[in-house]
Amino acid sequence: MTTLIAHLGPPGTYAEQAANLYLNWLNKNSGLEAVLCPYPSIAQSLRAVAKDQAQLAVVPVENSIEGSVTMTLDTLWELDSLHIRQALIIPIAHTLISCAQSLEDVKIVYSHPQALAQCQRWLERFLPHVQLIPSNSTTESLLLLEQDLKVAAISSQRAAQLYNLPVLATGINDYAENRTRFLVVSKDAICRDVTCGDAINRVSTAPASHTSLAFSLPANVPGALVTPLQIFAKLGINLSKIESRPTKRSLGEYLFFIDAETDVNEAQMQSALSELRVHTEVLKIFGSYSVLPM
Ligand SMILES: O=C(O)C(=O)C[C@]1(C(=O)O)C=C[C@@H](O)C=C1
Repeated sequence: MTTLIAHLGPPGTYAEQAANLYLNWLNKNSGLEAVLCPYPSIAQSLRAVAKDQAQLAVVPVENSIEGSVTMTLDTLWELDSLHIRQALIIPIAHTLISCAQSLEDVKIVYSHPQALAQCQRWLERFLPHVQLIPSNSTTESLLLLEQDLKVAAISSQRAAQLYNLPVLATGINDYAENRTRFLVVSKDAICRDVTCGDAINRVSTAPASHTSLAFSLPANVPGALVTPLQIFAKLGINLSKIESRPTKRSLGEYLFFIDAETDVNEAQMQSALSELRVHTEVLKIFGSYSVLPM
């Protein structure tokens, strides 16, 4: 059976680029043939895996300029059945794509909210009066450009080539060092034992360097967050990320997403999880994974 890899589309997105890198890695390391499947949103690409329409999804989770991709965090929490099996980091270099003759002719700029935010200072400086319109992905609006010369989109140089569209400006992200971390997600956890079942779960990887988890708290009282955090400190487990998201149940109530720099099977992490269960309301462990060297 061919492995289907869901990602944010239409073709040309950064998510497709990351999915393609993973596809090549998978093929080289396990011989598996995989095919990319674009979906209209990040949430839909994750749901495709939960509904068995695809075996894997590659989704953005964090950017070095703009921080967390909240749709990914919210959907991982909502869908109980998904496991993170790998992470990969790619450089992001935005370009302004348009059929306009010059920047002065551009009146509207479309892009994914993350890309708009990563270029906000450049936009303020060079296009202070344009209307900024968020879209589901950096490539969603590219087909509009030929019909409307006032419109531009922020996307990659690769997307401009793919759609055969002119580039008005390059390197427009506010910080040159712009990178996004993507997660590879599946329904089954990766198996590090060579004897285990399915080929897709048997891919050889380095030992896991990170574990991602999230929890809600039993009560909104002083010290409710300090206690779970102290568990990691006490056991000498370094945290590389903490992010809060609304529970969506009531104003001011939050979920906490944590990345710990250890494998879930390490004895210290197992102790941390047993203690965490006592001090959290709902605890979800999304998986242990390594970061693919790119
Ligand atoms: O719209 C795209 O091209 C995407 O792949 C999404 C996305 C994101 O959500 O962060 C991916 C990488 C960049 O940071 C900008 C946009």
